[in-house]
Amino acid sequence: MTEQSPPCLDVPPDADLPPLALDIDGTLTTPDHTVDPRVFRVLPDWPAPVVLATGKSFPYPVALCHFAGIPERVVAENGGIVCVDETVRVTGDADRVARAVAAFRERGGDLGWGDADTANRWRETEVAARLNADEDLLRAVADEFDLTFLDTGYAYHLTDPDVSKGAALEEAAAVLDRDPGEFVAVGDSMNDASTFRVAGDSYAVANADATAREAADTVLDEGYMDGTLAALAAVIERADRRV
Ligand SMILES: O=C(O)COP(=O)(O)O
Ligand SMILES: [Mg+2]
Repeated sequence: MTEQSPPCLDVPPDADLPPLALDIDGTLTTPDHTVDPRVFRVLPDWPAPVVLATGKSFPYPVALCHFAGIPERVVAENGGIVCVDETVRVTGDADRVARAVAAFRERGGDLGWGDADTANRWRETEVAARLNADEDLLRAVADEFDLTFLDTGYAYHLTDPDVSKGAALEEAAAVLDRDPGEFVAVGDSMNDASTFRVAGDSYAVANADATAREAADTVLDEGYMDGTLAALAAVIERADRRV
């Protein structure tokens, strides 16, 4: 059986390319939520730092870096955690989130992940609920406890309003001794809008929600990893034109 592999991207090894801030779900994945295998070819070749910025808990992006063979440079929990090389910073009012979750449960709410709850088990600063959880109740509790309600299209999150992927990217950039404006960001949902505002150039993939589309400098015609590769191809072409 010969199956055509989807077109990938050749990253010129000596090109002067910018650092990247890449969302994971909806951006490095396929429509059925799996990591697009082209991630494992393109990211290790990128000659500048790559920061994976996700709403998922800490171990997920670390594992992705590990298995892609790239340095551990991650923003997790929508900005609650930043881990770049040897520096780890945890922020956000986890107690307030815990009180909000207790109130949600007292009123009959269920986060929806089952007993093992691997979505929250290693989460330190915020909470995620499955999209079948009671959205109205979550929004009411978020209001009551002064938390931000996020709907990423993959989960609902209750997050400290002082926490964002964009603020976390600023910290990651400082550790990497880069200006945040040097970064090119790609993402797909409302939790990426703050990254888009901090990065110098930003792309929303075609499957992006309205908030991400509005915040991005460019909205791509291609979705998911096809969109990310189109953004990276544009970045490479721009660098080529400069030399
Ligand atoms: O955890 C989510 O809800 C979405 O994750 P993402 O930020 O990588 O898209
Ligand atoms: Mg996403």
